[in-house]
Amino acid sequence: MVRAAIYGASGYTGLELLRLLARHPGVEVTALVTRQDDLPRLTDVHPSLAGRFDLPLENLSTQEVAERADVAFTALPHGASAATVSPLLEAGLKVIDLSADYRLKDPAVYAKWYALEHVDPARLDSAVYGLPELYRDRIREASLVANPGCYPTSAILALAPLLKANLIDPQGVVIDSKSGVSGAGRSPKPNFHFPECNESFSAYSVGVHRHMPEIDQVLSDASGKTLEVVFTPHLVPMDRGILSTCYATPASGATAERLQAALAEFYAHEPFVHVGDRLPGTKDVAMTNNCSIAVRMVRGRAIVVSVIDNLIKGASGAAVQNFNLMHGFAETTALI
Ligand SMILES: NC(=O)C1=CN([C@@H]2O[C@H](COP(=O)(O)OP(=O)(O)OC[C@H]3O[C@@H](n4cnc5c(N)ncnc54)[C@H](OP(=O)(O)O)[C@@H]3O)[C@@H](O)[C@H]2O)C=CC1
Ligand SMILES: CC(=O)N[C@@H](CCC(=O)OP(=O)(O)O)C(=O)O
Repeated sequence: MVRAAIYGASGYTGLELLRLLARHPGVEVTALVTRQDDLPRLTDVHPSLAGRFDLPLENLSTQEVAERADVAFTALPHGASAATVSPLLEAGLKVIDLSADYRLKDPAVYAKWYALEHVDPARLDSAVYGLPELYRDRIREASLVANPGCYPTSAILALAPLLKANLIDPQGVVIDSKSGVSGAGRSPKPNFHFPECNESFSAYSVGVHRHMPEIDQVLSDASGKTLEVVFTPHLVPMDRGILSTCYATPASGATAERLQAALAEFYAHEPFVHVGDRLPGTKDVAMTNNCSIAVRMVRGRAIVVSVIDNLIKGASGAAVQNFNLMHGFAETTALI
């Protein structure tokens, strides 16, 4: 049994992690860590977990966690995560970090987009970006996995195979993404208040969203050329799900069928990524670790549509997939 601690268990991705780990035959959740001293029991915070976990939320020191756990999932806001991850690694735990703190390789890029000096820049090089479809072998060997952002997961899965196969131009890629409100986490914020976002649909953080450099970094790695995407996120009044519509210029002579075939071939042995003719919707993948992708060609532009559940393939499902790889379990354990 691998003993697991969860930081941020009171949040949305924490809840999804617990739901998944409850079904995992090789994991025992031994610590639920909170920074608060007077939180109620877990099932008071997440009533849907009634009967599945009977653990308290505890404000534990690193030392106390290290005595109880072999691996930690850190489902904390960026900034807070790096400060937590570093001592955990020093205490000998493996860590799967759901925040953005270890995704970007360059601390100056992190400082620019997150308006924060990184507290643990020395580890950025060795942290492995946790997208198994691209970095599976490195994840197996990693002690620190940086779980991808939700929007980047949807965009990168749609575009990386086409860039690897030189079927689209790396320059001029546009990614138009829409997310359900759970993407913003559980802490109340004015724009996500029900009367503000219900029955409304809006773009936000245009040109300044933190996921733009993350997508640039991973797609540049896939393409072998430095590229810069234009990424625009939108908030949709639904609980969960992300749909990304990605526009790119196809290579000369590349048809929609050729692009679809390249994606289908790249993901032929992937348990969670499905390529088909049908344009997918977010309900097709809701509550699953799946990503569905379809391609169209319109007036000389390739359009690749991809959908995920932001809380599962975009966060906690990917974290469990990475956990499985790091600990030698079948990759689909607890996920199918
Ligand atoms: N929601 C999503 O779809 C996705 C989220 N992520 C990332 O995963 C991480 C967790 O997200 P999510 O679960 O949505 O967030 P939530 O806001 O729902 O939960 C985060 C938890 O972290 C703890 N926390 C909050 N602020 C601080 C702080 N300043 N210092 C330490 N701990 C804090 C809180 O627990 P407590 O009060 O008990 O300490 C809180 O419940 C974030 O980095 C997020 O960006 C990534 C992909 C998708
Ligand atoms: C709808 C919504 O607000 N979504 C979040 C994305 C959540 C996520 O993946 O955040 P991290 O990269 O910080 O882990 C946002 O746009 O900030």
